[in-house]
Amino acid sequence: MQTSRFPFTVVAFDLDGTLVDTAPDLTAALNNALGSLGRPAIDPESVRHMVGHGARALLRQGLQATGTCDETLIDRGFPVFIDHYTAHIADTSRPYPGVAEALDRLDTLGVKLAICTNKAESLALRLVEALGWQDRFAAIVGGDTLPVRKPDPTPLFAAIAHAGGGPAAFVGDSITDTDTARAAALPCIAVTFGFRDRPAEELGATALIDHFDELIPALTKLQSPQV
Ligand SMILES: O=C(O)COP(=O)(O)O
Ligand SMILES: [Mg+2]
Repeated sequence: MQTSRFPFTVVAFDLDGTLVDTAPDLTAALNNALGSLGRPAIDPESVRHMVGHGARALLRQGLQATGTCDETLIDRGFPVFIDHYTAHIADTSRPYPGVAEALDRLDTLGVKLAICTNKAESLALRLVEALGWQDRFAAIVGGDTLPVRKPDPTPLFAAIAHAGGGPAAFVGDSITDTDTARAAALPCIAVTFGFRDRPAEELGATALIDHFDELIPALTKLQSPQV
């Protein structure tokens, strides 16, 4: 019976669009790279539909939205994107409302926290540090930490294992995250305010939340298979 006990020992989170609204800083870096290739800027709302598969995929979508796209163009734009984004990673990127309180509460419950993101590991670490979160997470797995990335379940399994293992749930914002959790046979809570390319109801999440205040009640209602 899981009446009063919290059902998870680890909760893993996606980063962009789930814990942190990174869209404006990602947009500035993307537009800087597009500008260097003679392309027009893209508005931040469009970029919100393009994030979730890593920086090269974001640049690919940006190029496709503004003209032709090939790997040579991506190769040229990629270092421009990374240099700008690295220098401005937390100019405006901030946690969503209620994130700090929810993470504090999970910590009080003895739950280990992990990040499983498709952002490059070095960028994820830099963002986490810029937000003063370096002590919050027991594990951070990026899109290049392992040979495979989300939606392959391996990075999620690794993040959970590095955080101590046990019953786990994943919290994300995009189809990449819900596909990852499904492949891992783990429950997935999707935030409705993040970055996605389809309605939240079509993500196939175990549960949806509109605010981080709803996270712990939603997790409490779930049951988890053993990892
Ligand atoms: O950088 C990306 O494209 C995605 O990052 P996320 O996995 O944290 O959403
Ligand atoms: Mg995301």
